[in-house]
Amino acid sequence: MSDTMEEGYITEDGRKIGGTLMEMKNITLRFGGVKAITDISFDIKEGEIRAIIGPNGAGKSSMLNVISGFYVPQEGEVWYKGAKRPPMKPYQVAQQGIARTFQNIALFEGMSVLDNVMTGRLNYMKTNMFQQAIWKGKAEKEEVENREFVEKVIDFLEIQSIRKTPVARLPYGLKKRVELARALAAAPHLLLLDEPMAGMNVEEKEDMSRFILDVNDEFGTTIALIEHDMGVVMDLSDRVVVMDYGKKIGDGTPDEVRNNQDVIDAYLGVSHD
Ligand SMILES: Nc1ncnc2c1ncn2[C@@H]1O[C@H](COP(=O)(O)OP(=O)(O)OP(=O)(O)O)[C@@H](O)[C@H]1O
Repeated sequence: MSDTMEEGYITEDGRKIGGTLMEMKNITLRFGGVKAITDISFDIKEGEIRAIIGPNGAGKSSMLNVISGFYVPQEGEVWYKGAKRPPMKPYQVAQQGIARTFQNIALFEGMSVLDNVMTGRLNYMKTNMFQQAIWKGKAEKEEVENREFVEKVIDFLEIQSIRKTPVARLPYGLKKRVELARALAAAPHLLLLDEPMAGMNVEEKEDMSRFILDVNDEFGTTIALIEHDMGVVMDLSDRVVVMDYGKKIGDGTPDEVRNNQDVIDAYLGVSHD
């Protein structure tokens, strides 16, 4: 498989993947003297599950933060839905249909699961407080629509039984699932997952993998995720970008990447010339 293909492709499990949704072109990101990303290019196609993997400090989080608009690279271009994206704030990126979860859970711990998931709908709440006061009907209709969508997400991720529970009381694996629910509540076109399995036990990882696959299948959501655990990612992803020391050292199907000598060396800790 070529990573320069413009059109989509059929996955090994027979799913149809569309054209290019996002393209990173020659991205370089520096923090003072540290080059976190060096001249990396790759694309994300409509409907695929795309992983970015690499050892510690490879630059995965930095790349996710470039995609989500948190960092603006010094060099390179970000293309989204066929247009070059100007530098924009993360909330503007979110308004373009990109939602994310965080490596360290970022939920409102004192609030219920339902209220946390509702915050994912903020971009859809068009009426402000003044409008709500004078235009009650419209605000109510909006509230009902948002609520219906959130309930659908809650059912889908099987968290009905904890919808009233304060997040602080939940075990780690469930918190991660609530974070996924909140991101999904935004009905994103592109969903970014920052180490969705980090800190999970085997059973929780299996659950999370299943939910990620189901989200992709049921909602048609394109998913980009970063992980440093190779195993889980290989089962889940259609294509994988491998980073090491800020550079791209591999890009292809899980099989292609698994057999790439540079990738094997990076994971075995072979020293660099
Ligand atoms: N805000 C920052 N300021 C300075 N240096 C940074 C910053 N963020 C990341 N770096 C550096 O950039 C490099 C890449 O870090 P990054 O967190 O993107 O890697 P990673 O692959 O996500 O690592 P991990 O798997 O450990 O989370 C590292 O050398 C890191 O120290």
